[in-house]
Amino acid sequence: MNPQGYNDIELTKNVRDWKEVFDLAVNNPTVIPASHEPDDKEVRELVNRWPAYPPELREAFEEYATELERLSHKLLGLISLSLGVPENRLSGFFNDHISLIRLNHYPPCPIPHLALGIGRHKDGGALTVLAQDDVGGLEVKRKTDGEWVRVKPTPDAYIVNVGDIVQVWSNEKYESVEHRVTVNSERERFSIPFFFNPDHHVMVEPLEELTAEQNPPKYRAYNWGKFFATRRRSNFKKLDVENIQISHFKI
Ligand SMILES: O=C(O)CCC(=O)C(=O)O
Ligand SMILES: [Fe+2]
Repeated sequence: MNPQGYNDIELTKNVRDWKEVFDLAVNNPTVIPASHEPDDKEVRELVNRWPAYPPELREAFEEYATELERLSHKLLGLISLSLGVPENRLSGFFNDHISLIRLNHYPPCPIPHLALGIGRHKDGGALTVLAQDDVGGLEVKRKTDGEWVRVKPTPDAYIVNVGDIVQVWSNEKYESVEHRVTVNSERERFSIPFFFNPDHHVMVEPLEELTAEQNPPKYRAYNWGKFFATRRRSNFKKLDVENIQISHFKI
C-alpha cells in the first residue's frame, strides 16, 4: 500500500479518526525504510501523487513546502540557541529529511460527542507547523491538571508543536504536547500540518552536550526511520498493543 495521496482510514490509538487526508512529501521522492522490522535494511520511495484537479496544486504546494522548510530550520535554530548549543547543531539531521505536509479535512459529524477528528497523540517528528482555518477543534492537554484546552484559531498565525524528537534531543528541556481534534455537527474544518522530520537513518538520542554525570541521558538511542515506519503501520492496521512511543526508549 502507498498511503501517499488520499485516505480516510487512519487510526489513532486503534480508533478510526473522523477525517480525510491528502498526504504529500516535501522531498519527492522521499526515502523511508521498507518495513518496520528492525533488521530489514531495505528502503523504499514515497512518491507524491498529484491530483489532476486543481492543476495549480503542485506549484502552490512546492512553493509552500520550500517556505515552511526554511521556517522550520529557523525555528529549530532558535530552539538550539535556547538550549545553549550552536544554531546549526541540528541541521545536519535534515539533509534527506522525510518531512510531510498533510491536507486535513474534518467533515461535520452528526454525533460529535462520540467521535474525534484525531484521537489524542503526540507528533513523533521534530516540529509541526500547523495552519488551521477559523473553525477550531484542536485541543492540547494541560500538564498541571490533565484538562483539554482549546487552541483558539488566530488569523494568519501558525501553531508550532514541539515533537517527540526535540523532547529527546533536549533531554526533556522541551516536551512534546499531547493533542487531539474534536469535531462538530455544523461546520467542516481544514488544517495543514507541516511535519518536520529528520532523515530516516538518524539515530535519535539526547544531545551529548546537554547531558552530564549529574544529568544523565533520559533516553536510549532509537532509529527514527524505524520509529516512523512502525507508527505508520499502526496508523493503518488495528494492533493489540499501544502504538510506538518515545516512552518505550526511556531509560
Ligand atoms: O488538525 C489539527 O489541528 C491537528 C492535526 C494533527 O494533530 C496531526 O495531523 O497530527
Ligand atoms: Fe498531531
